[in-house]
Amino acid sequence: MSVRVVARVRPLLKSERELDVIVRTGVSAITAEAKLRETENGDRKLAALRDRDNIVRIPNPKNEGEEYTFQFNAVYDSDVAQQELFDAEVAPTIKHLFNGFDVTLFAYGVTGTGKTHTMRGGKSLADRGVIPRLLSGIYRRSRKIEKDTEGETQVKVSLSYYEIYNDKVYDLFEPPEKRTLAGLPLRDNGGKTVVCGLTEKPCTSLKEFEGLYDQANNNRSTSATKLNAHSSRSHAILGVKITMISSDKTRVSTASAIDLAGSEDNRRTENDKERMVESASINKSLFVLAQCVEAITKKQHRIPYRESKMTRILSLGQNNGLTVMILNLAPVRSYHLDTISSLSVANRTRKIEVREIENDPIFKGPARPSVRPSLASSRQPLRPLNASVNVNLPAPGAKDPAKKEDEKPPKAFSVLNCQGDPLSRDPSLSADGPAMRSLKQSRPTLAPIPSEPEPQPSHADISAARIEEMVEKKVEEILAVRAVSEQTRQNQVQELNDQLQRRLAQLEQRIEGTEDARAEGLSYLLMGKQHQARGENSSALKMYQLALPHFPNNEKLASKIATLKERMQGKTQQRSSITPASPPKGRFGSMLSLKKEPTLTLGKRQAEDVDADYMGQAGDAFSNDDGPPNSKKRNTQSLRESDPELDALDDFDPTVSPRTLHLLSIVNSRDVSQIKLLKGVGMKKAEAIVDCLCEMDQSSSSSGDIEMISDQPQFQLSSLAELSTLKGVGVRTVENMRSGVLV
Ligand SMILES: Nc1ncnc2c1ncn2[C@@H]1O[C@H](COP(=O)(O)OP(=O)(O)OP(=O)(O)O)[C@@H](O)[C@H]1O
Repeated sequence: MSVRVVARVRPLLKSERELDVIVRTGVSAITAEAKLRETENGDRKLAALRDRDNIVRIPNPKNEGEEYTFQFNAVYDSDVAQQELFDAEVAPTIKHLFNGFDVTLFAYGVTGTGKTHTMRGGKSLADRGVIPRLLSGIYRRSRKIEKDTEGETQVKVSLSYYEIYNDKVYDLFEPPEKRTLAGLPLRDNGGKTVVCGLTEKPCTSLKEFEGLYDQANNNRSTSATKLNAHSSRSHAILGVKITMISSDKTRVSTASAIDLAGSEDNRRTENDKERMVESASINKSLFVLAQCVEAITKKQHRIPYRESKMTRILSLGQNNGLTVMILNLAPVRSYHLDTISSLSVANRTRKIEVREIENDPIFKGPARPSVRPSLASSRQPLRPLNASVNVNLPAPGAKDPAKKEDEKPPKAFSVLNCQGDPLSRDPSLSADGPAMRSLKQSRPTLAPIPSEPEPQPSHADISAARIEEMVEKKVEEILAVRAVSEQTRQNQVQELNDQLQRRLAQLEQRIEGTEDARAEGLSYLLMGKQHQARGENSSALKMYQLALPHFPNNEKLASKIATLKERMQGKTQQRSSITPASPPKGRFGSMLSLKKEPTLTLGKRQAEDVDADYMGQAGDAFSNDDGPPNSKKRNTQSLRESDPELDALDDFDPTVSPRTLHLLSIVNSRDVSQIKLLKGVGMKKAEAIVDCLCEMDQSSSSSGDIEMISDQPQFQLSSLAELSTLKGVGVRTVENMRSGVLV
């Protein structure tokens, strides 16, 4: 049976005009024809039934001349009273309820179209909605049953009432202050979605119901919106559980009456932030409902029930019993697009099949086999247990003498008692249906059953205490094995950890040792280089020799040492054969000799080329003119890469840029006021530089190989390398000075 969908058009509100009415109701041509026929045949009863409208007409919003027509099971125009709607749509479901079927009634529609009015209604008798009338009908029928059975059957009614607000479930029988942020959880129970922790209130009379219902409705989330002064901000679900207890059985069925929140077009609502959040949640759940409806009607594999709590609870198409959807419509143009959208969803919902299965009665005393044919036919096909053979079955032809003729053989199949399987309702799958017949034909025959089943050990003589003792023993054994293996595992882990720690320490030592040795070697190299730059060849040689053990296979270092040795030997020979020994040079004498001996520059350049090959290793050391050689704070490697001109610091490249020339001219001016303005140079450093230069002037005045400026002998720095060797000046300082020079 498909979902019954009826439409109800609400009357115009005070603020609405007759002029704007666009929704019309009517009777379809086929129905009108049938009515005519029945009237002619004198079948008045049937003809009266045809009186009811069943179509809704609405103009195409893009072309007013065109009309859309939607047909439903019934359509109720604005003049239809609450009583009439109830009598026609809800009252007939009550008897099904008492026959064990679940009933779901839900009102669907845009905000302000009359859902709450239809479900709950007003206070006056005439205005009472579907829900109080349903309860009234239930109590009336309960009393009738109790009276007819002379008290043998008792009917108990209990209520649950909850709302889904912002996709969270709240018990409406609980005051709002008792709510938790997360709301109540949902659980799947035998194919039905149930709300955990929900209050179930026994309710014995209509009066009691009214008290409970009114009180609970005060807890419901409602607010005034632009489209409805009392807009429901939640979906409200009232569950009416009916338990019929007779001498031999108990039957439970539930009527669910759902007042859905209405979809909202927020361009029209002008909702504030809080209302918008609610609205988004309402619209989302209704959108999911529309998606579910579409997926079901298109027979899609996946129905997105679980994407919203409302759809999960409503379980449209999955719930058994009877389902009635009341589509509420506003008649006016301002709802035009929303109305068409609602009509489309409702139209699709009509096509949803609902299984009309009553709930299983609970029998008192020993369990009885199911006798209802409807249930038997709703079972899923049997599935073999692990594709194995039924060892309990006798071999074909062989009869167990101990068993009676009519006794059913025990099942060796797992039976999925899933009433939700649509296949099971397919008549073609009935025992003698065509599908079953073909299945029987195509099904592979079961493997032959052993005629003599393996003898099973008899346990009849084992006492409960003995079994307990055996179980305890077994558990202890297992635990002991586990404890031992756990201990072994822990030992292994510990051993592994120790090994790893040892290995790590060794590695660290090795790395540290290598680093230290490398740093030491590099510092010797650096010192050698500095000595060489100052012309202190013997010191430079000594340093290079000290560096050699740290770079034992470096040919360039070896050749550098050899070159220096040669040079020194040559000098000694020169000194001893040509010139008398000159007085030892001051600290900066070497600088002058650099300028004086172009041949040496070549030799030096060769030596510096050797250094260039260390750069990969010694980059750090060479960068640390102002700090400890192995300090890793600085990285002149990058400086060198970023500024090739600074390479001249090492290479003593005579080619200098205008910037360098300018810098050198400032320093060579010995003007403290100018030098202190250089970047990274303060007053103290400027004075130190000038002092150093003056010292050099004095110590080298005797050599006669210095420029005469203003009749004063002055040593002139000609490269950044020379500048970097001055006391208190390093590569970094030079680079700083140079970067601040604007040319
Ligand atoms: N059949 C009807 N007869 C008289 N008045 C009606 C009818 N249907 C709706 N109304 C009135 O229309 C207004 C909106 O109805 P109602 O609050 O029931 O809408 P709703 O669809 O529940 O809205 P929401 O989704 O915002 O809660 C109310 O003032 C209600 O009294």
